[in-house]
Order: sequence, then C-alpha cells, then structure tokens
Amino acid sequence: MKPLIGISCCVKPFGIFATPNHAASDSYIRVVLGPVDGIPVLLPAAGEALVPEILPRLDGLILTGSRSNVCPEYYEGPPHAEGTPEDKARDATTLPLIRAAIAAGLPLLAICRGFQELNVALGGSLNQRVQDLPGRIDHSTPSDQRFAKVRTAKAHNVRLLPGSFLAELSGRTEIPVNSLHNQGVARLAPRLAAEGWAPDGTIEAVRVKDAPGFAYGIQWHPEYDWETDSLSRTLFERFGAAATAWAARRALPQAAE
Ligand SMILES: N[C@@H](CCC(=O)NCCCC(=O)O)C(=O)O
Repeated sequence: MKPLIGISCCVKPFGIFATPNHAASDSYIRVVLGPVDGIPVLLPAAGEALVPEILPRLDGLILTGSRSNVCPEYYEGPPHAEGTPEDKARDATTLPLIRAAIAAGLPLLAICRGFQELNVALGGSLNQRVQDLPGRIDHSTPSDQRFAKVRTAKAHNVRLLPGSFLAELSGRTEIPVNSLHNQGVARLAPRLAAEGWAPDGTIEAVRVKDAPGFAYGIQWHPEYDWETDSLSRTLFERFGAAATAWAARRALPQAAE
C-alpha cells in the first residue's frame, strides 16, 4: 500500500482578485509520485486544529520550501524588513504540525523553509539575511539568474559530518547543492544535531536527535534535481521507504483497547 505523504501548503494570492489559495509547488507532487512512491496529500495552512485530525492518517510529512519567511515572533527575532514576504497561516500550522509529527515518530523531511520551521518549532532561531552577516556567502536566489538555472545549478558544497545519514547515503564527505534562501539557522534547536555545513559555516543539514525514525532537515532543494542527481533521488527513496514501513504498521489491526 502506497504511503500517504502530507505536503505543507502556503497561502498565496491567485487570480484577478488575488484571493488566498492554499498551494504547494508541483515539484513536491512529482517527487512524491516519483522516487518517494507515495500519494501526495496537500495540507492546507488551516491552523493547529488540523494537526490532531490529519496526522494519524499520514505516513510521512514533507515541509516544503517557500519564498515567505518564518515570522520572527516565533523565535524572538527582530521584525522583518519592510516588504519581506511572510505567511502567518502557514507558520501557525506547520510549527505545531512538526512538533506533533516528531512526537509521533512520523517520517519527516524538512526542506529549505521547512528546515527553518523545524529549527524554530523545536526552539531554535534564525538569521533573517545570512548574506548580510560577516564572513558569509550569499545563499539567496541570485536575481540575475533565471530561476530554472538556480533550481538545478549547484551553488556551493556542503561538508557532511562523517558517519552521518547523508555521508553514508552519498558515500562522500562533501556534496554540491543548490541554494535559494536568505534566512539561516542562528541558534540551533537543542533537539537537532547539525550534520552538514556550507563553506561559510551556515548549517545546511540537521537530524532530529531523539527521533525513532527518519527525521531530517536540509536547507537545499533535492526536489528540483532528483531526476538528474542520484543523491537527491536516493534521499527521497529512503524517505519513501520509511513512510511505506509506517503505512504497513498503520494498516496492522490495532490491539483492542
Ligand atoms: N524564505 C526562506 C526559505 C527559502 C525557500 O524555501 N526558498 C525556496 C523558494 C522556492 C519558491 O520560490 O517557491 C528564506 O528565504 O530563507
């Protein structure tokens, strides 16, 4: 039985009246139907009340990337600069969703904004513009590059912790990644272990220390290049295998109360 994979949605304006819609990129739908080998379930940014109702019916959770930034009030940060995109509805949904998913042991893969949400949900904080920090490189989407190129281009290497999940998966100590973010980890949440770093020291990969199963976050976007990048594909296949195992357990007859 294919696993049901929850995919976090953003609230974005659509159409001539710019009405709010709950949306996720087609990249996530295609990767779930592809190497994850699951069934995508879009999770609207409908708030914390959604969490206890939907979580028991999922076999895995993907926290997606998005241009909007996690609101600073969730990590005692300064207000965003004027014009910074925010998505309060998404924050109010994904942060409790992440905590509940980790408490349940649900397989979880947090990508870019999702990676930042994972850190904030567990008590960490963010820098709002990494590129403005001394000694840091620009991790954002270069405005002079066509988006398509930025999605698949490798922007920098990530040094992997020896023996870490990604080091084992890749068989390498360093991997090249794309990069489309302004925010970055400032204070790492206590329950997260850093397992990958950019050349400027920015944390790029984390593991949930006390998670019983698959629970990782990455700052880059493997959903953009899994068709050409074997590590990206393998990462999703491993997440899918964990979700499939979760689905099999969920299908077992529940012990009578
Ligand atoms: N807003 C955050 C996270 C950035 C992120 O998820 N980028 C991917 C954007 C893809 C898209 O445009 O949908 C930050 O800037 O750090």
